[in-house]
Amino acid sequence: MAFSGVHRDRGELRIHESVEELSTNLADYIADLSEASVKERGVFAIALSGGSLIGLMGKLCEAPYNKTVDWAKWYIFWADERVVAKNHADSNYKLAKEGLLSKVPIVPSHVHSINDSLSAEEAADEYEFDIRQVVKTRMVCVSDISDCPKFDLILLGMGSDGHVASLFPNHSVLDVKNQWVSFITDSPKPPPERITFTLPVINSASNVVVVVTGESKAEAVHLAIDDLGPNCPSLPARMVQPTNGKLVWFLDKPAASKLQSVQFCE
Ligand SMILES: O=C(O)[C@H](O)[C@@H](O)[C@H](O)[C@H](O)COP(=O)(O)O
Repeated sequence: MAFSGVHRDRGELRIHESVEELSTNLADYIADLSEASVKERGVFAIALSGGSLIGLMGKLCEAPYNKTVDWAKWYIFWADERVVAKNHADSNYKLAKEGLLSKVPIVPSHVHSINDSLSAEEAADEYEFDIRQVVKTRMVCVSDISDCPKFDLILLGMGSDGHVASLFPNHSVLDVKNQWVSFITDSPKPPPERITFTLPVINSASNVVVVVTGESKAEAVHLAIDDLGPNCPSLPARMVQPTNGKLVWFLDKPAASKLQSVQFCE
């Protein structure tokens, strides 16, 4: 690894020599969290995002993880989803199904995807209702601090504008405090209609991992992590601050190339 350390207030930074190394370390990290959670609670509740993340999780489908991970204990959710049919090329469900879920023995009833026959608003409401039912069964814990679900792991990617999930810069969805799942119909990244976990839900998780690769994200990584004093922008990725959970950034060297707070190990 090129660098590994804990930032004063932006969580742990893991900077990798290559995307290949990142993928292996990400699979190790997720497998370890799964093992710890299954040992402690008997289940592992994980929320996925879309984009390059799923491809970067691909090593989980290979040996040894395909055999050693207790897949039957996994409960799958989405931190955000595009409001399109499940077989549409833009669907995050389709992406995860093809890239991960169909390759490992996940229990189909443990996969909590959105209802793709509804409007964005209805789909968000129904998804929140679904999560509330799961919380009642304790397959997802509830935070003792906020009135929010406490996912064992929320995995996020980040756009070059600093968005995470479908929380985009300067969007009113960033202010939603009293809902678990919200919706937008004007996403700057297509497609326009999406549902998304709100910031309070993301920040209530036990673990949040943000996975970012490539030089085009370097400026956003710098703005999301470095100490910028009063000039600090209100980037969605910077608002990811788990209250009682652990935040880890999985970066490759190009994505980390503008970080001021890091000296690479030679
Ligand atoms: O559905 C989505 O669009 C997302 O969940 C989104 O938040 C994504 O994770 C980032 O845009 C990063 O995507 P890339 O890694 O592909 O750049």
